[in-house]
Amino acid sequence: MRVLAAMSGGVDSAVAAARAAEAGHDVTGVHLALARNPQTYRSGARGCCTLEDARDARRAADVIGIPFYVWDMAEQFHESVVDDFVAEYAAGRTPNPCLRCNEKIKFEAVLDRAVALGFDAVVTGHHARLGADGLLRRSVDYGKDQSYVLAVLTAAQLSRAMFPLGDSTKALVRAEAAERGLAVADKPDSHDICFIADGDTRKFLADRLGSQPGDIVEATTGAVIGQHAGAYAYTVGQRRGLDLRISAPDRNPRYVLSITPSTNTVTVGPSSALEVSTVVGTRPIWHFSDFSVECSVQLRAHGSVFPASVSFDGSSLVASLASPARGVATGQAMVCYQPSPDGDIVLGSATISETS
Ligand SMILES: Nc1ncnc2c1ncn2[C@@H]1O[C@H](COP(=O)(O)OP(=O)(O)OP(=O)(O)O)[C@@H](O)[C@H]1O
Repeated sequence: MRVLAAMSGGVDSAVAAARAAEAGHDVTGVHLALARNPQTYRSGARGCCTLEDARDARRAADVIGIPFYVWDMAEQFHESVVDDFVAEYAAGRTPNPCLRCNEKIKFEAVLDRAVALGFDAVVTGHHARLGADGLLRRSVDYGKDQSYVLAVLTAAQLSRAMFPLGDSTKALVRAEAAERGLAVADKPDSHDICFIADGDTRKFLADRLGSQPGDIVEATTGAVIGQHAGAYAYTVGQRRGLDLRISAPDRNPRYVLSITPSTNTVTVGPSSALEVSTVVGTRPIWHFSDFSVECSVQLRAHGSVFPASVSFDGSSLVASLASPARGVATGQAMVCYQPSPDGDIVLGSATISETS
């Protein structure tokens, strides 16, 4: 097959490209330039999209012996991922930009261009598996599993994806990179959000949305117990960073229960008030023949899973949790997994729109 390997400059995608080439595929490497100004992205040690990362990707392609290109996707990335990220926070939700990037950039903009150029598939270094049935599964390395951020992909997108690392642990991938003479073998993993240079999400949002002072309100009494500089800076379940004027002896911890952009209010309350038993999601993807199933749901990246009864009605997914979950934020993905010995299977996903 002719395949396009998306090479970030990190160790995972370098080994993924090398494995695809070794498996006999005709591989071309592509690094995506995603920054309008690469200097503003995280520096080479931690990020994915700096000039050093492009250089690291090129060196890896040279060692593997495959052609290599840089594609400038900065405008699409900003429109589909960064602007969406800001708009979602402004609407009181908590987005996951990696998920959005997989959906709109890697497996839409990049895949579409690749197919137009005659490629059969896009290879990435994601830690996830694709079964012979075409369904997405968790990686063998549960701690590194990235099926959650890939669960938004449709069957058509998955049919043109290759994830060569899903059967390997991260430790094995690093050892293999060293054996293959890839200089990125010891390069640290990327963390956080690649387009927020200093990791300060609140400041990033404030620079774009400005100061919007408003009230922090106690859920039970309706009393104003604090002020904020922008409701967009908060997430359901958050405890830290709340500037509350509460007098002793009432020092019980308060958590963000909801964010209401129309009144610019942040509502807080005790942790028990964060418990939800029903989660509704829109923009569903559903890969299963049954529209009603007992499965496990994951409600945030790296979060716990909850046994649930999930039903799909064509336009939304509704999960009734067997035991309550806390701090479930709208805008995050609800991903449904069916336990399986060769990696839990992704049955479907949706964007969380309501909880109760
Ligand atoms: N700027 C980029 N250009 C090309 N491909 C990219 C880029 N950023 C990410 N990818 C692809 O998406 C995959 C997952 O990205 P993620 O940021 O989660 O990296 P990762 O798991 O740390 O992998 P790596 O070690 O390859 O950076 C990468 O393995 C790579 O295939």
